[in-house]
Amino acid sequence: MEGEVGVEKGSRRSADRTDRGRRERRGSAERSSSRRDGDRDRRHDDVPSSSGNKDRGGAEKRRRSRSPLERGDKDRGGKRSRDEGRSSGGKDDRKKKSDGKSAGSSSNGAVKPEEEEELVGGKAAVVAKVEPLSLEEILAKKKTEEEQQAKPKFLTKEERAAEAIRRRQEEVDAARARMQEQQQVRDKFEHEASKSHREDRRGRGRSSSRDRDRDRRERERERERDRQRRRDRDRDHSSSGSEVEREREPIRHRGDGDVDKTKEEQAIKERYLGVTQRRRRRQRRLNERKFVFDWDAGEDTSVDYNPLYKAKHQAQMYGRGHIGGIDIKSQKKNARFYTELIEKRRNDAEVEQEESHQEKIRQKEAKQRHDDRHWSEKLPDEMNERDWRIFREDYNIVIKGGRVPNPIRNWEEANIPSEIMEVIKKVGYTSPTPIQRAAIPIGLQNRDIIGVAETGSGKTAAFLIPLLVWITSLPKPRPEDKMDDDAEHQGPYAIIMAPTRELAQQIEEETVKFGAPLGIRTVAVIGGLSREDQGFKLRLGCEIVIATPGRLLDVLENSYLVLSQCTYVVLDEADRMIDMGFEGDVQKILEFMPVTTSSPTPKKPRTKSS
Ligand SMILES: Nc1ncnc2c1ncn2[C@@H]1O[C@H](COP(=O)(O)OP(=O)(O)OP(=O)(O)O)[C@@H](O)[C@H]1O
Repeated sequence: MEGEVGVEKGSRRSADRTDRGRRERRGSAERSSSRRDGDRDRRHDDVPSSSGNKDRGGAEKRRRSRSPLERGDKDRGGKRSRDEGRSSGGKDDRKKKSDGKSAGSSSNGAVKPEEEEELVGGKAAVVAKVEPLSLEEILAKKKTEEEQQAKPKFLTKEERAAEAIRRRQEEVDAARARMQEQQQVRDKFEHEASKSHREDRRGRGRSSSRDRDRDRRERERERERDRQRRRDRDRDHSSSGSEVEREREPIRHRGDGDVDKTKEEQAIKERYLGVTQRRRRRQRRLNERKFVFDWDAGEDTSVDYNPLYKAKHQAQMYGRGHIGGIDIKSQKKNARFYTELIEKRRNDAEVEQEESHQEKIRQKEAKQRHDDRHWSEKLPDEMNERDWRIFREDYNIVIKGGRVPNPIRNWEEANIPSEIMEVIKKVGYTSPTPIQRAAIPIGLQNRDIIGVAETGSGKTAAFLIPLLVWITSLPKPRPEDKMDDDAEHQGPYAIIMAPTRELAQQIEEETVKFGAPLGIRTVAVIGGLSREDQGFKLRLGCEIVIATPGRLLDVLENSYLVLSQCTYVVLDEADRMIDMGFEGDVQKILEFMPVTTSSPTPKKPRTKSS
């Protein structure tokens, strides 16, 4: 402005030319500035521009109020300036920039600096005026600003993301700074604490090796704490500080990239392909939580090293008192004091009574021991029901029936006549078989019996020995009776029937073995042999007939044999005999037996089956 004023004082003509050129340039700059501001206003519609609306509003009014000459000059100058601006390019741009700055500053200020040129009476005068904004304008401007601030600001997605990242980064930085600050405080505190601790320890004097060890351990612990802190710090740093970066960072750049990648692939498969990996069941290890009850004596830490506690004091209880929870017998053993006191106070009568009581107890125990002997050590009279039960169980003997005599434990207990016993020993039967033990006593009582035992168990001797005992017990025929044909031909005392010829011959051998030494005659009546020969033998006389049912019936029906004195019948393998269809023959044979013979003597038919 001062320059321009100085020019006015010098040469007015040249100043006019110069001012016109300046005005033109300035006018074009103002117009271009107003165009720029107008464009900005149209874009944002927020900031009122001094060269925009104002130019169109108040400034336009002022311009209209000026002289037509001035307006024509300005318009012409403006046009020229626009044309020049288009042609000169960069130069005008710089000008526009400077003008734009002034326009911008004026738009923001409360007072608008404005330059106006006035031509008064052909003389050019440049007057710089600063016009303050009117009150309406200020209020309008303020209202516009408030409205603009009240309007919501819409941000694009990128802007929002950038804002979020910026906020997150700020949070992370703040947290990191906070942590570092805390860590520094903690380090400082621990350092001071350890330092003071060391100084204290040094002051107290660490002469002993124990203190040195403790210091060493303390230092190690401190080092370990430092390491742990460092690790925690690194972990926190990696977890919180790089969280934002990690979100953008691919997973493969991480430290444990392979593991994470595998997990990621697995998660993708499960999510999109429906592949579910079968989780390995955690097998619980055996004895994992099993408490081991075994212990070694060396593990016992309850040993009292103090001699005072080693010899524990025995509590002396008055009367018969005992300590609860401890075995009474062991307490009595240890309670010497009470025992000795009782011993002292007893008189002779009490001692004698005690002795007799002890004697009774001893006798009772001896009797118990005697009764508890094995059945083989006992006499027959000493055997009780329990012993007989054990005996039967030992030989697997099962007896059913009423008032069944006890089995024999040996041949001597059977009360067998001596001549028969001699034969038994001569044959070589040292001890009876189970079926013989059970059946012989019953047979000796002339009772009916059904014996069931396996093949080769000695069933033949079981029914033969009682039969021999019975026959030998019969009165022997007198010589005059022998001369009597009737007595000789009254038939055998017993018949033994077997289903097959072979079995009958086997029984005959066994019967002859026992009967021959006793003078008892045996005749076999079996099929396949001559009926006449058999009839001849029967006519000579016999005590025992061994026969198969068919041939025996035949012999009886043809009167080769009579059963006038036969009261003893043995059916060997009776079940097999019935299976073979001999039941009818057996019934008919039994009809040949006399009925009356059963009454004088208690002899009944005996049966045997296997
Ligand atoms: N007490 C005994 N001591 C030793 N040997 C015996 C005794 N009793 C029988 N025997 C022998 O056992 C063998 C079989 O006996 P036995 O023929 O009587 O059996 P079993 O049961 O009648 O047979 P099966 O069912 O074939 O008639 C015979 O050789 C016999 O001499």
